[in-house]
Amino acid sequence: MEGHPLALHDVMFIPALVAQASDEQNKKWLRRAQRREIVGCYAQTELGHGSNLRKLETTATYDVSTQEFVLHTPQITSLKWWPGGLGKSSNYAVVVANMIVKEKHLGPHSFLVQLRDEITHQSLKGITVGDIGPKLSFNAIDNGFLGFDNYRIPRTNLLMRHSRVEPDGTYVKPPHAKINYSAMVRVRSHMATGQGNFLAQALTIAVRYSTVRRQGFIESGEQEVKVLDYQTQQHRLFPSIAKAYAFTFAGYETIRLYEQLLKEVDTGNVSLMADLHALTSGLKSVVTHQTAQGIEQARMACGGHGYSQASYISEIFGVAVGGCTYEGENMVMLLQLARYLVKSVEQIKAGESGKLGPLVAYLAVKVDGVDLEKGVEEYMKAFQHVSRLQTWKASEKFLKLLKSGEKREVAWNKSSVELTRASRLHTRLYIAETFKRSVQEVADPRLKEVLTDLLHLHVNYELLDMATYALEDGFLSSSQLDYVRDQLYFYLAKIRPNAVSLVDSWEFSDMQLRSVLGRRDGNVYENLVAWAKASPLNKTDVLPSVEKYLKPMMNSKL
Ligand SMILES: CCCCC/C=C/C(=O)SCCNC(=O)CCNC(=O)[C@H](O)C(C)(C)COP(=O)(O)OP(=O)(O)OC[C@H]1O[C@@H](n2cnc3c(N)ncnc32)[C@H](O)[C@@H]1OP(=O)(O)O
Ligand SMILES: Cc1cc2nc3c(=O)[nH]c(=O)nc-3n(C[C@H](O)[C@H](O)[C@H](O)COP(=O)(O)OP(=O)(O)OC[C@H]3O[C@@H](n4cnc5c(N)ncnc54)[C@H](O)[C@@H]3O)c2cc1C
Repeated sequence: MEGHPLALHDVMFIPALVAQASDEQNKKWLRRAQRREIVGCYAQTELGHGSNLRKLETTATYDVSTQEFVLHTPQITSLKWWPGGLGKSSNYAVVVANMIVKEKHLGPHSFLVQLRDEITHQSLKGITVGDIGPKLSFNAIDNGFLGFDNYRIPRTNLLMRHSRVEPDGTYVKPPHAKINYSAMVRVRSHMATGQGNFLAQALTIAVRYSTVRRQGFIESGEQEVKVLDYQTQQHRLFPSIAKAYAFTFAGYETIRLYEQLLKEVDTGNVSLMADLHALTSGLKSVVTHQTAQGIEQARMACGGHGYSQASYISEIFGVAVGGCTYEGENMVMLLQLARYLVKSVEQIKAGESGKLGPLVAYLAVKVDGVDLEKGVEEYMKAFQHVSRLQTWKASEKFLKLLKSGEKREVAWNKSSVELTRASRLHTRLYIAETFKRSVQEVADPRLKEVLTDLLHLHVNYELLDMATYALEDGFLSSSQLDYVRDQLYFYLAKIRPNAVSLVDSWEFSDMQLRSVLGRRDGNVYENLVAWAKASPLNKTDVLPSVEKYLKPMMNSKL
């Protein structure tokens, strides 16, 4: 769980080669990387810049006389900073640098760069590399720093699947300006399943423990209850179980779309890029945020023992919450989706609704009301309504500011909180819709029934959470919200008998969970005592600090 020093080799280095290196280049590099003869990472973020890639300071200047690129980090803020596996493990990196050819700045491009000797593993001349120090979590990964002092690499180390620099310095442009960002889009496409998995681990621990832990009474005179029988406990945990499933289903879809994108890009069709970028930007933001919230609730649901490292939930939290920052800080990514939403509104206003992609077509269709008692489809219409309402509101605010003479960037900044709200609602609609579609496709009737209960719980929980938007324009009445609340409580109780099976179905082994509270056999108390006894502080009865500090203090006559 603390991460693996070679994680980025598989998660970003190899995928960056697959997506961005030419077939010819990959004949040289890919097999070696796959066999782990060379170990790589993805070095993009710098000390001074991570979000704003256009301002990266590392330069790769083409020297036509030697047909080499000269990599250079001109000042302290240009040092690469954060890349996982860079500090100590990797001997190669895909380095993102601003490419300069014939004095023209051509923006961020990716280069394969050797950092360390393949035999001695010592860093090469012109390279400064090391580890950035302990972090909140992920401490088994050597996130690193990297500097270049006019370090030369061959021209052919520019990844040339989509753009090229010819020996004479002629630049051949890629078919899409942002195609070099594909390694990030890939990771974002995979994040919903990865985060769903973190959430699932925390919930497995909390739900299992909640059936072992007995405390207090629901009805007086009976045996103390399992804490999972409290409605508040169910409310804390079950909606997150639904989310863990929902994120996984949404993630399967984005992974499929990324694979499709890769194939299409190879045939020169880049039309899916904008859609997938917008979708994955929103999804990674919403999913990581809700996962962090869900894990923290799972920890609190374990009471005092949740705070002990024996629960292991704090470690899961530390790793998962990194996702709110890496692969694009969440606010920054929500604003990327917002650009797409605003453009869609502008298209509708220009009478071009027919050109809208399938995920935003609903923005053009007004619905007057819904009959929630008819089922999940009506909930979807309600989600569409709140997302449409907020998207239009935020867009109109931005467009009005523009019309009043504000500069585009200033108008954008002044509308940005509203815009991020629109992005979240749009993404939550997408998650609910993929959840619904995925459950509809389940063939086994018994499985389908349980998942349908989870889906109902999810849509009621989500709609209640968005209630202010729906009440704002009178789309939902307060009696409709009462219905939603009743449904929510009904499904909490209905799911209770299946709760343990729902988490057990993820099939995490005790070794994976590493949690005393979440043990499959439920022997929590004996093992908590054994775990505490194994604490380093208990190796001796009397600590050396007694002689050194406590006794002088206790014997002092002051
Ligand atoms: C096991 C643990 C693993 C952890 C691994 C972690 C790895 C990392 O963290 S790697 C580093 C990740 N870094 C980031 O994610 C940086 C975030 N920043 C960006 O991605 C970009 O800077 C940006 C997208 C926020 C902005 O890029 P910029 O070039 O400045 O583009 P504009 O804002 O001007 O937008 C222009 C235009 O391009 C569209 N666009 C941007 N990115 C993409 C893309 N990937 N695909 C398709 N289109 C893209 C953007 O939407 C704009 O479109 P229009 O609105 O139509 O103009
Ligand atoms: C665990 C971990 C692993 C990582 N692994 C890698 C890796 O392998 N390779 C790699 O290259 N990088 C890696 N990174 C770096 C990571 O991708 C960046 O930290 C991330 O993209 C955020 O960029 P930043 O640090 O510049 O944040 P900043 O942009 O400085 O964010 C600071 C604040 O400014 C706000 N902000 C910034 N720009 C805007 C804007 N335009 N509009 C509104 N608000 C804005 C943000 O929302 C945030 O609140 C990793 C980071 C972490 C934490």
